[in-house]
Amino acid sequence: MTFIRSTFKKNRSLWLPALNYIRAMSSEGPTSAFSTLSISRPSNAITHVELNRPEKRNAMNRAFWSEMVDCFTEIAGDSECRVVIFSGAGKIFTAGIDLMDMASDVLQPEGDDTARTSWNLRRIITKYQETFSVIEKCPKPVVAAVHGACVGGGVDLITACDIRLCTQDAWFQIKEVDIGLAADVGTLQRLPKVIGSGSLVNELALTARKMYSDEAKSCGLVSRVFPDKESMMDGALELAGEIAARSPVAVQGTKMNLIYSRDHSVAEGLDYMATWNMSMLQTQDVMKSAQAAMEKKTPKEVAFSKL
Ligand SMILES: CCC/C=C/C=C/C(=O)SCCNC(=O)CCNC(=O)[C@H](O)C(C)(C)COP(=O)(O)OP(=O)(O)OC[C@H]1O[C@@H](n2cnc3c(N)ncnc32)[C@H](O)[C@@H]1OP(=O)(O)O
Repeated sequence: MTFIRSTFKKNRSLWLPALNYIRAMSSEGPTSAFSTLSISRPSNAITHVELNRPEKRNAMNRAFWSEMVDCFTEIAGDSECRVVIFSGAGKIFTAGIDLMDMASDVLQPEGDDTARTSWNLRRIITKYQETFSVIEKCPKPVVAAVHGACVGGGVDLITACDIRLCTQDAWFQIKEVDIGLAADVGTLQRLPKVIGSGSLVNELALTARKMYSDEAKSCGLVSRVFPDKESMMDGALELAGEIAARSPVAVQGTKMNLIYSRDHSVAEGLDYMATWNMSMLQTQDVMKSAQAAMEKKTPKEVAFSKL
């Protein structure tokens, strides 16, 4: 068994396309073959992605940075999935980048001279950025459910999610300045768009001060705070169920257009929306939803085709 596992790990790039194909064919949805992520389908059309290195506080090691890309690429193409819940196993959500594992990759980049070393480092940084950008590029909404600590890379991760929930004991820390880094995989770009106060973003990023759940709620980083993890996961599942019950054409179009509008002018956003809907409005989902509304049915009573 150990031999099979190590052979699989070594030849991962050869096996992965076949594995993804098998997963895509499965009506059960993705099955976990990742070492840092656990994937399940707790309910119809809902995929649960769980950070799964609890003994290391879900620290983000090198496997994690690439597994996330494989995982969300798969989810994006999985027509059985309409919404994703993202949480952490064990005591906390995540301790951020794996400090034991980052040294060789980020701190000692290879290269024959400064130009080549810099170029390699740039390539590594953009690869790391993609780890969280895939969440945003995935058309299915992603609900982050945070308990305990959410440190460094954890904040990068959740700012790329569409909805954030947390427990009363949750805290958030843009820890990068404390380890000599300017956070470079999304927090500095996305957090100012998530919370209204530029002053607060600057304060948190420049001082690495911990922000606790009450402040996270009042500044808009999270939309709901739950007493404990169990009630949060129930709440996340219920919320995901509401999203999954609605037309996937409408839901995915809403996500993509919200993100586009965040990064463009109102005029550009409206133009993009018109182009989007000139095809998407032709969906059968509009007629089905309108008819259901006339008949006073809830979206849960309407059967929408897979997307
Ligand atoms: C191009 C790169 C872009 C990315 C940049 C990202 C940057 C960042 O993420 S900066 C933030 C880095 N993280 C930290 O500084 C957090 C360090 N950890 C902690 O402060 C504590 O562990 C924490 C408060 C999160 C939890 O404390 P707790 O008492 O519950 O656990 P510990 O006993 O400290 O740890 C348990 C085992 O987990 C290992 N571990 C924890 N954090 C990390 C980490 N970040 N990297 C690697 N390993 C970690 C810890 O060593 C313990 O392991 P063991 O001794 O084997 O039991």
